[in-house]
Amino acid sequence: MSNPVKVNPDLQKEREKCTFNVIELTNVIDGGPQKTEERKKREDMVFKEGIHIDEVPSDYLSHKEKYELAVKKACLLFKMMRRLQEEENAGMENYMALLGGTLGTAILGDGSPLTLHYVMFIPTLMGQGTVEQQAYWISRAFNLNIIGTYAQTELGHGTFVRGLETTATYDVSTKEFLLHSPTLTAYKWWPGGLAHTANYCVVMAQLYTQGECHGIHPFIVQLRDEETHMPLPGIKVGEIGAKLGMNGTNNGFLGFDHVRIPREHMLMKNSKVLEDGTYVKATSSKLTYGTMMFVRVMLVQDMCNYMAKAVTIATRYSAVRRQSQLRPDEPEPQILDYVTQQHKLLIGTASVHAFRLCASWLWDMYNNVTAELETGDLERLPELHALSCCLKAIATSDAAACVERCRLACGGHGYMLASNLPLTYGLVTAACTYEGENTVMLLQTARYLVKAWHQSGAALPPTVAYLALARDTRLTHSQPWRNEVDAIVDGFQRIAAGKIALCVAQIEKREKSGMTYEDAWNMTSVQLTAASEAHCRAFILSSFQKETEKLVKTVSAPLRLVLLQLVELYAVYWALECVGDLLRFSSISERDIEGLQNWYEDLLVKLRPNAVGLVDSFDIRDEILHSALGAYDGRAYERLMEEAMKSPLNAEPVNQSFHKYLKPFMQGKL
Ligand SMILES: CCCCCCCCCCCCCCCCCC(=O)SCCNC(=O)CCNC(=O)[C@H](O)C(C)(C)COP(=O)(O)OP(=O)(O)OC[C@H]1O[C@@H](n2cnc3c(N)ncnc32)[C@H](O)[C@@H]1OP(=O)(O)O
Ligand SMILES: Cc1cc2nc3c(=O)[nH]c(=O)nc-3n(C[C@H](O)[C@H](O)[C@H](O)COP(=O)(O)OP(=O)(O)OC[C@H]3O[C@@H](n4cnc5c(N)ncnc54)[C@H](O)[C@@H]3O)c2cc1C
Repeated sequence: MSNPVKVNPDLQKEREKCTFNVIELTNVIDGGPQKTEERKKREDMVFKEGIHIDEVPSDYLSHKEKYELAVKKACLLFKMMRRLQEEENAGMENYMALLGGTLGTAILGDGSPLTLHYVMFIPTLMGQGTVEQQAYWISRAFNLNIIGTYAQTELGHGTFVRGLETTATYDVSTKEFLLHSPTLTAYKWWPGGLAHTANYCVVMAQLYTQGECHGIHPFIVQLRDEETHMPLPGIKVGEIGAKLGMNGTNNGFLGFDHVRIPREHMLMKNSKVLEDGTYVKATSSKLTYGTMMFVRVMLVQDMCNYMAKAVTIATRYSAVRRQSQLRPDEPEPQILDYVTQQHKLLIGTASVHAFRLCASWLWDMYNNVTAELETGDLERLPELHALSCCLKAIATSDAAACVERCRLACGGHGYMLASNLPLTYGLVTAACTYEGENTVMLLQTARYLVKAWHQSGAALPPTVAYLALARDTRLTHSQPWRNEVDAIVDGFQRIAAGKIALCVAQIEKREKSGMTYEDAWNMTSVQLTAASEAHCRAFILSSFQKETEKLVKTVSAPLRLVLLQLVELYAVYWALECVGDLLRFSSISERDIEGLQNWYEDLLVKLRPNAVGLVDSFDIRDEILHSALGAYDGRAYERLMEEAMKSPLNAEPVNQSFHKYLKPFMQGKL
């Protein structure tokens, strides 16, 4: 942890109050002291290079300048990553650390034009290419001899992948595919890095061979000349324009006018087109969607990083900021002493721990299922798809809500770009849409839950096994409620099961009244998304509890106490948020709810002294936080003034517009 010269005295006192060893918790979060050391070493190395230092704050740059700076930074960062790869043979973890929410965004600011190359282009080559294709393309891609992206979404279709219009038609006479965009809506639209950065890309297109369409398949297409970077003939490529956030990512559009590529440029690990045009089917058409699943899994972890950052900024600032009066004749309190402020912030801290453990669980499941897929075993693919969809949706929407709550918790100063909360929000809220729009993701999970509901108990996969018990309606209200975490987890499973049961009944009723299944599904879809969210919340609660119970066996007594308090806080917070559902589906009573509320308020009191220690343990250095409000030393006011002085408007006492417009206007001469 950095050791600044002078720390704000309020913040210093907070640190003295902390009841557990902050470094111990940092080690737990990193996965052990050695991992902490490795992370710090990596950070030292990155920051020593000074890539993060901007001559002019990037907020004051033009759109074009922002892109150019983003390219420069990405090249320097990935050059370092390449060096790491060579020197230490560092694997996936380094990529994740360098591209993920904390270290990556500290350097790359508002997104990077090379992210898609690493996050989707290379993983698609790995997941969809044959061994020969991997041997040819991956080393070129790893070395950045070529830069790629993943072009799936079109102007007309993002969600409905089967509706994409770009065609890849096999010409048996030349053994080539013809890539074509038949309409304006067939133009690829959104891919990161596509506009002016990538010279290759994976294009998802409708495959036609022997006069038949076989659906969406991946193709590698060269977009630009490797020397001049000029777009190749038949390729129309450019940038889609300014966005709410992620303005460094160089999102682009792309149209094809009968562009020819060799047959070997179709990625053929799963499906194939033989030389004579014969189509060979994959074991499952859904394997084509593998890269999306990979990124959804990664996003859950990534969201923890953003939440940790936001809650660190807002908590430290809340310790430094004094406002209003709590008790007469006493000085203005730290705003962290307001219970409403604790309510806004501590749930953010608890959420980081909850999602971190779920993300790690999901990552393990992803790796196991992927290994099974390699052997042709597809059994657990639907369960993984269902879980990754709902966790992607809930992690991104909770993270966006958390960052926004943290921004609001910082009052006016949270609205300043210098707080780094607006930019963080822009990055996080994008994730609610990309990689599967959240409502659509929840409906994918709902589809799986409805099917699971109809299955017999014995056959239910682990993450939906609770349905078997809860399906027995006689049990629904029979258990007396207890104000314990176990009971809350059970309550959430009952909510999920109850909501799924109602959806199934509604769909059946609507079908009986003459609706098609599809219309009945659509009419019930608001309830279906709610059932899906409840299932996801039950999963998060139950794995947070189980994984923490395992974890606390290995830590000191003071830390154990705090970690268990965080689990309780998380569970009670969500119980109170969903109190109506608990009343409807569990045996909770009005009196129990009063008990829950008291329990919650007690927890806020217990956790209050550790609020700063808990965010310190995320160990996010100042260069990464990049926030005038959240720095380790708590010099929020001084930093706000320092940042204000960087505004180009402050470079001169009188702006030229005064002489040009204001003065003539004021004198009635304009
Ligand atoms: C290398 C280091 C990395 C470091 C990482 C650092 C951290 C990360 C940083 C991230 C930065 C990211 C930058 C931005 C990236 C954005 C990229 C994009 O958006 S790209 C664009 C992203 N675009 C999107 O995400 C588009 C969203 N849309 C879709 O994914 C799909 O079209 C759909 C799922 C909505 C429907 O598909 P459709 O074909 O109409 O399907 P039906 O509904 O008819 O269901 C049919 C059956 O298929 C099943 N099934 C479906 N999917 C899967 C699956 N994946 N699997 C298995 N199964 C699946 C389904 O359950 C059903 O089963 P059953 O019931 O019949 O048994
Ligand atoms: C910052 C950013 C980066 C991106 N990067 C890439 C990239 O690198 N590569 C790439 O290929 N794509 C990329 N995308 C595109 C992204 O994947 C899509 O925007 C996303 O999948 C949503 O699709 P859509 O835009 O078509 O939304 P739509 O599907 O048009 O969604 C609009 C509304 O319709 C609703 N809706 C749609 N279908 C259904 C349904 N079946 N049931 C109920 N409601 C429905 C949605 O819930 C939503 O409310 C990016 C997007 C963003 C914002």
